[in-house]
Amino acid sequence: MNIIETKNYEDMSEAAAGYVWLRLQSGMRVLGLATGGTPIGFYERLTERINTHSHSLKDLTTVNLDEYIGLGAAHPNSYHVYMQEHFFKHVDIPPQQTYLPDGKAASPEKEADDYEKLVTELGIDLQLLGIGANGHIGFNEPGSPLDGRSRVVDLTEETIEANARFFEKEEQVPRQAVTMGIGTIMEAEEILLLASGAEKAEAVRDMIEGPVTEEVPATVLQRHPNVTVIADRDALSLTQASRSVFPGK
Ligand SMILES: O=P(O)(O)OC[C@H]1O[C@](O)(CO)[C@@H](O)[C@@H]1O
Repeated sequence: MNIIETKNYEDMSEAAAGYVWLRLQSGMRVLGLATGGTPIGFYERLTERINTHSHSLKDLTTVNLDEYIGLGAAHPNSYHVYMQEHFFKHVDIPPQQTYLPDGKAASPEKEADDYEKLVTELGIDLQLLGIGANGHIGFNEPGSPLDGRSRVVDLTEETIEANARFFEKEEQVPRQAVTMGIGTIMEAEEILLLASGAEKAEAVRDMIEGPVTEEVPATVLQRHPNVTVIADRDALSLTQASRSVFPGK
């Protein structure tokens, strides 16, 4: 694993934007995207670069990791709306080339199977990931099969509580999601994982240095040949492994 430490969240966002910007300039075809609090600064910085350079993304295809079951594409807490607000509305990717699972599909199981086929057919060049405090990636909670495919999953209480900050009330947080599986994620050519804050320090340490186990899904990334972790000092505070340091501003 290639580990890059940054001073803080702002530098993490800047370093990650620079990283993806290089890939976009060299004509990356399929970009896998993530949601959550962590990548918001990254999307902002990346958008700035794209627009400063008037760089067209009309040939780019994006696939998101997951979507809540029960939230339609127009629901303010859906990942569809998150992606519109933080990225898609600021760039020129044709909407028909931006994919997320449909949280309102009549059969979520069929939706997950169809999404799996889509992702496998497209093939992801670079997959962006965040990490849950319990080590989840996408919505693959502890106990998820390390070779699992896209499917319907139940969220843990911990994740429901963590994501309640985006909703008015915790009861409004959906209890299920469609997520790419860990096996699906592992087929991406390259993975870029972002982490910020002391609450992620144990998960980040386990991901980098712990034994590979379903109990901490992100540990499977040790088996991927091309993973870069960009994390701030707080998130790396319990990790011993050598890393390079992002100079920042
Ligand atoms: O970036 P956050 O908000 O801490 O979330 C971490 C992870 O949890 C999720 O939001 C799912 O709960 C992922 O999408 C994200 O990568």
